[in-house]
Amino acid sequence: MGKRIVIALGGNAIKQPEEEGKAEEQLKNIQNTAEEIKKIVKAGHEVVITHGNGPQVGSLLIQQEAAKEEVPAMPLDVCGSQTQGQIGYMIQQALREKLEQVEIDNSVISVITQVLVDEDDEAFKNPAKPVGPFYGEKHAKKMIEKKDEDWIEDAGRGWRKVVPSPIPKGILEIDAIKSLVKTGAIVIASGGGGIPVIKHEDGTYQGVEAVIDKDRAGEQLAEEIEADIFMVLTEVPYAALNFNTPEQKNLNVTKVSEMKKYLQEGHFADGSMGPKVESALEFVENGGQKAIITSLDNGLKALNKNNGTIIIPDNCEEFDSSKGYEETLAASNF
Ligand SMILES: Nc1ncnc2c1ncn2[C@@H]1O[C@H](COP(=O)(O)OP(=O)(O)O)[C@@H](O)[C@H]1O
Ligand SMILES: NC(=O)OP(=O)(O)O
Repeated sequence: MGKRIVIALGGNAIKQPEEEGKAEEQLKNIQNTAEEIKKIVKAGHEVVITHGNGPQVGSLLIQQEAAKEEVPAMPLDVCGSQTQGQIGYMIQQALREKLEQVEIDNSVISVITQVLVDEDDEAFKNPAKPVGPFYGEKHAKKMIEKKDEDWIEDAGRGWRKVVPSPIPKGILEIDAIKSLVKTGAIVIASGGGGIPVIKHEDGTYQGVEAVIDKDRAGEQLAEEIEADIFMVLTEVPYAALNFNTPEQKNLNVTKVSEMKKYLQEGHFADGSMGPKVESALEFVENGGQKAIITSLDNGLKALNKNNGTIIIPDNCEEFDSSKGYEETLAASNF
């Protein structure tokens, strides 16, 4: 039976780390991504898509800075909205093309999405969300000293500028998104975690300089539209224990309490796998059937039970640990 699935697309579904990020490169990656999403739609599932924007929004900031003497620089919230448009456009075009090839005629539509955040969120004092390209330490130190920017070393991959990343509190366009989903449309929403806005006491809204984590916003979206499954597609096929060490152990089907223990033990890095695992746990704890963390090419296999990290509720009746994962999964209706 088809499930309602929120798919959160990671950075490399759109831009590979070694690429410059030219429009044609990003479109090619999105076409490959659309091919995988097509398989999931063709299998009978109802799909809602969200996506990251870290590389794109960081590049836009660099363009604002470089051209500010000639045309006004746009603030980060406006840049966020631009990335929803550019990535949404590419997904719409690529997915429509792929679906037409197999005679599926669902509409594919992006919703410019604003997400409420708390003005007093501590994240505004501690910028932690990496955006834009990776640089060497020398460049990073120069930007810290000369421009008073915040930079960090990002998980052994190089240095990146960081911006505040407050917790999402609510999706302003949720009613429109729900209505579109009901029509059978494949909706792209909360792109880049949504455009962060605050609401003043007088009822006015204001965009703020931040980038929301798309896995956290995607989890909220999944809860709000009552998705069965929250699926995070990233670079790696599994969340792992002792990641990148000789003792690495990939996690397959894992109960919430087990995963929480691993999280507390510090197996999932802040700013990368950490928010994915936290969001996945939140989804399942708040009533979702299961959350999946895997790589793009494993999406359908993970739905068919034999791949990826699959987080299930503790009280999952279909799970019998005495039988082991493979046998339990083969016997279950998950
Ligand atoms: N325990 C872990 N298991 C698997 N990957 C991990 C783990 N801890 C950190 N990572 C890193 O997290 C990365 C995914 O996070 P990130 O690059 O932020 O994803 P995305 O851009 O796809 O949203 C993986 O490519 C991997 O390098
Ligand atoms: N907004 C966001 O989380 O983007 P990335 O996934 O590209 O970092």
